[in-house]
Order: sequence, then C-alpha cells, then structure tokens
Amino acid sequence: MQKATNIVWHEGEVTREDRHKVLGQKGATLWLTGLSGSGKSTVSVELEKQLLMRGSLSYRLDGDNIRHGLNKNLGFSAEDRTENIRRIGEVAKLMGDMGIISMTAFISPYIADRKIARDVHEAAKIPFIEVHIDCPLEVAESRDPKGLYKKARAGEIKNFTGIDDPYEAPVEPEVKINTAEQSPEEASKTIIAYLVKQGIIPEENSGEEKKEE
Ligand SMILES: Nc1ncnc2c1ncn2[C@@H]1O[C@H](COP(=O)(O)OS(=O)(=O)O)[C@@H](OP(=O)(O)O)[C@H]1O
Ligand SMILES: Nc1ncnc2c1ncn2[C@@H]1O[C@H](COP(=O)(O)OP(=O)(O)O)[C@@H](O)[C@H]1O
Repeated sequence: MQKATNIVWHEGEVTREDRHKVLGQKGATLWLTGLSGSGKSTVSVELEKQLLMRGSLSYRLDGDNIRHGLNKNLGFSAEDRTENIRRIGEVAKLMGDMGIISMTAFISPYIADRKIARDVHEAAKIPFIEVHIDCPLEVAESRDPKGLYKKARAGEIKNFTGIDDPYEAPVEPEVKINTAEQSPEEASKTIIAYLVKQGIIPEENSGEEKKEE
C-alpha cells in the first residue's frame, strides 16, 4: 500500500543500458524458493562462485542474512513473510536495474508473494527466473543443518514451514532442481545453462576474454 502522497518520480540521465555497458553484463534475478534445508543457501553459494569464475557479477540475498539487517523487524507470521518477500523483490529489482545478477535464497512460501516479486520485475523489464530448490520434506528434515526441524517437532518453534506452516510449491518454475538427486555443483551448472540459453550471460568465459583485451 502506498502511504506517501505528493511524491514524483525523478528521472536520471544515465540509462540502464549505460550502466550495463560499464559492467559488461545485464541484470537478472534468480529467485530460489524451497523448504528450509532444501539447499537454497548451499546452491546459491556455489552458483555465486561459478558465476564469478565466468566473469559475471552476482550477489546473494539470503533470508537468514537479510533478517539480521534490512528485515530484522520481521518475524514469521504470514504478514511478515509477505513483507519480507515484497522488500526483497524490490531490492532484487533494483540490483537488476544496476546490472547485477542477484540470487535470492528465501523460503518465500506463498505463490501470491512470489507473483508480486515477479510482477515488479516484469514491469521493470528485468528477467525473473524462479528456481524451485526442491527436495522431499523428509530429506530436508533429515539434513536439519540448524536443528530447527527438531525444535519445530518438539514445539519449541511455532509456524515452522513444512511442519505447521504452509509451503506452496511453484507450479511452473523456470528451473527446477531436486537436491536429493543433484549436487550443488550440478544444480549450479543447470542454472547457468538456463542463463546462457536465455542470453543473460555469454556461453564463453568472458572473464578470461576481458583480461586478454
Ligand atoms: N518459523 C520458521 N519457518 C521457517 N524458517 C524459520 C522459522 N523460524 C526461523 N526460521 C529460519 O529463518 C529462515 C527463513 O527465512 P526466510 O526469510 O527465508 O523466510 S520466508 O521467506 O519469509 O518464509 C530459515 O532459513 P533456511 O533454513 O535457510 O530456509 C530458518 O533458518
Ligand atoms: N544436493 C545438495 N544441494 C544442497 N545442499 C545439500 C545437498 N546435499 C546435501 N546438502 C546439505 O543440505 C543442507 C542444506 O542447507 P541450506 O543450504 O542451508 O538450505 P536452505 O538454505 O534451503 O535452508 C546443507 O547442510 C548442505 O550441505
């Protein structure tokens, strides 16, 4: 909801294309969604490394990290999760406008919230690629890297996604990864292949080419 009134957009003189020329790349958002423990953070860390090695500038926006700062005033009610995702949708859009490939690693459990993030990207003409980091709940729970499922089962954490709070899986994600079958390295390669196919990053290792110029 727009609270402020009497605000007028102020246009700049440097265009998105100018910025992209300086950076030598276009921006895009890889929206990773999945259960806690499905592998969003692990895959995004690997992906960031692989993209850097290819000469592409990317940046991870990770739920756990963002909740330490920008979104530290939000909890896990449906309303707070919606606001969490709305803000990150806007941040990712701004980063895309700068020319950065951002990788968001948020559970983002609600289809409607992810749709809002997609819509703001589409309105700004920035590619939005929904990546479902999928794995069976039993697998995520057996990994339990932070011991949170154990606490949720014991009733020490309420409204835990997958236990006593919903997760609405994407219906038609651009990319689907099953981390019970694919390693983080394989998952990253699959996502990079998609970026190449869409013409968002070049096929060749442009980082090396740039150094030789
Ligand atoms: N109730 C509840 N439900 C789910 N997750 C919980 C909860 N409480 C704390 N955590 C921890 O917070 C991380 C999820 O934060 P997100 O910002 O990604 O969540 S959301 O998108 O707003 O749903 C999540 O991180 P990941 O495990 O990396 O997904 C958990 O570590
Ligand atoms: N194929 C895989 N992809 C991603 N993570 C995996 C995979 N196999 C095992 N894991 C482990 O599962 C856990 C996933 O945790 P994390 O990346 O924090 O998930 P999320 O960010 O979705 O909560 C990590 O401990 C990771 O080492």
